[in-house]
Amino acid sequence: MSKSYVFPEGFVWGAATAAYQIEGSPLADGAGPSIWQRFAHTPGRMLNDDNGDIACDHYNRFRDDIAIMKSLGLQSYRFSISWSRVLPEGKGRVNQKGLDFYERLVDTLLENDIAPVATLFHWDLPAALDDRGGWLNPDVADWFGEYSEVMFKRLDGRIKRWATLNEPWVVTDGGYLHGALAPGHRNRFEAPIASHHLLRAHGKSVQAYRAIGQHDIGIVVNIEPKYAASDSAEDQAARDRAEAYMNRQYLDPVFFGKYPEQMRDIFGEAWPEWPQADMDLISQPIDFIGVNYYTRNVTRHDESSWPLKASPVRQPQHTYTETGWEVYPQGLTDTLTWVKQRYGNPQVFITENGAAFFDPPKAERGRVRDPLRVSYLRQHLRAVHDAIDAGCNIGGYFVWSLLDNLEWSLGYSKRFGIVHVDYQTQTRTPKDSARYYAGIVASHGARL
Ligand SMILES: OC[C@@H]1[C@@H](O)[C@H](O)[C@@H](O)c2nc(CNc3ccccc3)cn21
Repeated sequence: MSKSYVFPEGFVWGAATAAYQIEGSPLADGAGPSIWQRFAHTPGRMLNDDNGDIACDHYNRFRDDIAIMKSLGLQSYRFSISWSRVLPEGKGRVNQKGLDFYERLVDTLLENDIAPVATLFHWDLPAALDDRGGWLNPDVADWFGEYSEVMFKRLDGRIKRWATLNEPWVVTDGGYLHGALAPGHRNRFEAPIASHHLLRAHGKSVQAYRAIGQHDIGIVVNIEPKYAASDSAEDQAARDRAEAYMNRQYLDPVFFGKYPEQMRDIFGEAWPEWPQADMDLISQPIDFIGVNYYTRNVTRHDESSWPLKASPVRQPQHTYTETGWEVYPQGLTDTLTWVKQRYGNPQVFITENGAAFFDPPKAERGRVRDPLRVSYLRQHLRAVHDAIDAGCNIGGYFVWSLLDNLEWSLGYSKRFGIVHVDYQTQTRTPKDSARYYAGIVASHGARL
């Protein structure tokens, strides 16, 4: 007898995007530049010299995109707010036209019975704040608290679920340690400072919300479960370091008020000691966590790897995506049960899950066949259901992404959308995976 995959009553089905990846018009209506607008216009930083000047033109086409969400039966939509649209200098003067855009977006979602879920920071720090040190300046926590307060006062109530940060690990590892992402630094001493200030900023935002907000606030983290490549002590230790570095570096401070003990092994003299008051600010209670899951990592000790001394081992028996990520749905179940066991079964939303497989630049007779993505979604949604059967407190699922969009420094070369975007004409075409996902939503999982 095969199992039923009907999801619990109230489980929310959605899709996710991020401002710089879809909106375009980054400087319209008084908006200030972000570090991603600046990074994307820095020669050599972006594949094919792509940038977010147009992207999916969502800034102008959001009503059409909401109509597509409605046609798919989505109940919720996770998007991010461009900080520098609202505060062009990152602090101080509010740009009402920037706020007005997000108010129009939210009100149109609500008119279509789609619940908005807003991420306050999805990597696009105002350039004016980066000029003042950005995530390296301890004042950034107060700047983020000020921005958060502006948004809460204007939209809380219509937005009932807020996420402070999207993936602080990627911001730090990509933007300050390895330099592949904005602001493109490569500095072992900066990375832990940026991480800590990101978490303090999260804390200031939660503090502001508790004073004026009436609903839920949380944080979104990327989790990639780590599996030792062998039973050797050095591979096990490498796995432990990798898990501490990516998966615990942010959740342990938020839930326990302390960093993993491996952090000093990893960063050595570059790992500072922080005051308890900071850890108290970081670890105030939140209402949910967002987990972004894409793949797992089979980890071996690698003396040459910096600074982790750990490297992935490829798994040729499994499919890999266009971004080089192993398709491993069991890793999502393992991730969700790990969060349950380690952090006391908090409410979790899968705030991103999806894959880039090759899709053509143009639809063929109004159709885009993406069987690998259909299979990916089926396998991972079943994995979510298995975690719910194991007692995990999962509130909903947001597929990444609603639309093909700007994949950061990889430009438009990678397509994650369940809806195809023809970047020459801005024509949207729901892929086969969108129709599949719509059927899952309509049947609440029964058709899985
Ligand atoms: O790469 C796909 C998406 C990206 O478009 C989203 O903006 C971002 O939130 C996102 N996070 C991950 C997973 N984390 C990650 C791990 C290593 C490198 C880059 C991202 C994937 N994605």
